[in-house]
Amino acid sequence: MRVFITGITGPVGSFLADYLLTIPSLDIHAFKRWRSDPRPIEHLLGKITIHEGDIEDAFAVDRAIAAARPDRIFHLAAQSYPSASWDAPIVTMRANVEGTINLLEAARRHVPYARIHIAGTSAEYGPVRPEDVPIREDHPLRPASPYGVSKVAAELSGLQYHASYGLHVVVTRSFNHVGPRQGDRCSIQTFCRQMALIEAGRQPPVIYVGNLAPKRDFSHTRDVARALWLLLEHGVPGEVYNLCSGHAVRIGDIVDMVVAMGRVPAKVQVDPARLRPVDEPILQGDNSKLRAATGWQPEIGIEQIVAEVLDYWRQQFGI
Ligand SMILES: Nc1nc2c(ncn2[C@@H]2O[C@H](COP(=O)(O)OP(=O)(O)O[C@H]3O[C@H](CO)[C@@H](O)[C@H](O)[C@@H]3O)[C@@H](O)[C@H]2O)c(=O)[nH]1
Repeated sequence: MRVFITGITGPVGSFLADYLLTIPSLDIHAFKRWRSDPRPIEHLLGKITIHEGDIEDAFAVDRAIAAARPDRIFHLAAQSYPSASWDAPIVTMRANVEGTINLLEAARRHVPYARIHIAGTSAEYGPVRPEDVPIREDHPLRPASPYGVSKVAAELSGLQYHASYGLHVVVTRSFNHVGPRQGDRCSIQTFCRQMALIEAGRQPPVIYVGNLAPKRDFSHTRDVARALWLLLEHGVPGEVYNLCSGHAVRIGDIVDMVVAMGRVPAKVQVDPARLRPVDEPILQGDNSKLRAATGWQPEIGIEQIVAEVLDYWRQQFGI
């Protein structure tokens, strides 16, 4: 069976490939943006087939799908930073909406039998009332960021290709997915990177943070990879599934965890540049639909997530 992953260098892509490599007789192909940093996939070279291109380039996507002829497609490529989407709304729309349609069109043309996963996000829900958590899939979508809007359009495009052409499309609304090998734009990443820099003596002993009040639902990327595979095997086409741990943690508590795990003392200071125009106070998902469909359970808790990410950044700085 041939599998195709877009967004292979992104937060989840390389972990999904790692997981799929443990399943016998899968032939793994991946679509890599020609200018993306290859370091997250260095360990995969020679084990998977890489197709270079850009998800916004319909010809490149078409060519890659025609060459790989996959039976399973995991669409993870995106402009995935809510914070960046206010500064780059059009780029966000192009990558996330046009990119998804490029992929769906290529699949429709070359592999209409393929099972396709489309990655949506909890940011599609936007701000919810405390009494609405844990959020279920039937909760109204009121995204508060250009990123959230773009992912609603991507998700609906996938569902429309299912309705119009009968493609086997399954959508996840992915809550926060965290692990090593990611950049430093997301909360846990930047806190851990700064702590590692402080330990290395390369930053004064202050961790700069944004809004500490929100609560988020974090899953480890290894748990996420397993869920994605199970969902494409067992999920119902045309359906949407929350992909989350079911628990929410206050961002301020994460910062405290990082400080407590640090090898040297550090203070915490709010940097106004890190505050967003709008911030969802709580995004905590109900994962019962996913669990019922797949039997999946998250195995890695928040303490281990933070510890692994901190160790990852220590390794980056040689400590
Ligand atoms: N990035 C960042 N966030 C901070 C900081 N300080 C506080 N926060 C708060 O931490 C929360 C989580 O921010 P991120 O970790 O950046 O995640 P996100 O905005 O929820 O986006 C991530 O999760 C989405 C699913 O909820 C994903 O869809 C998206 O791609 C991304 O991975 C937000 O409320 C943010 O304001 C900081 O210094 N940096």
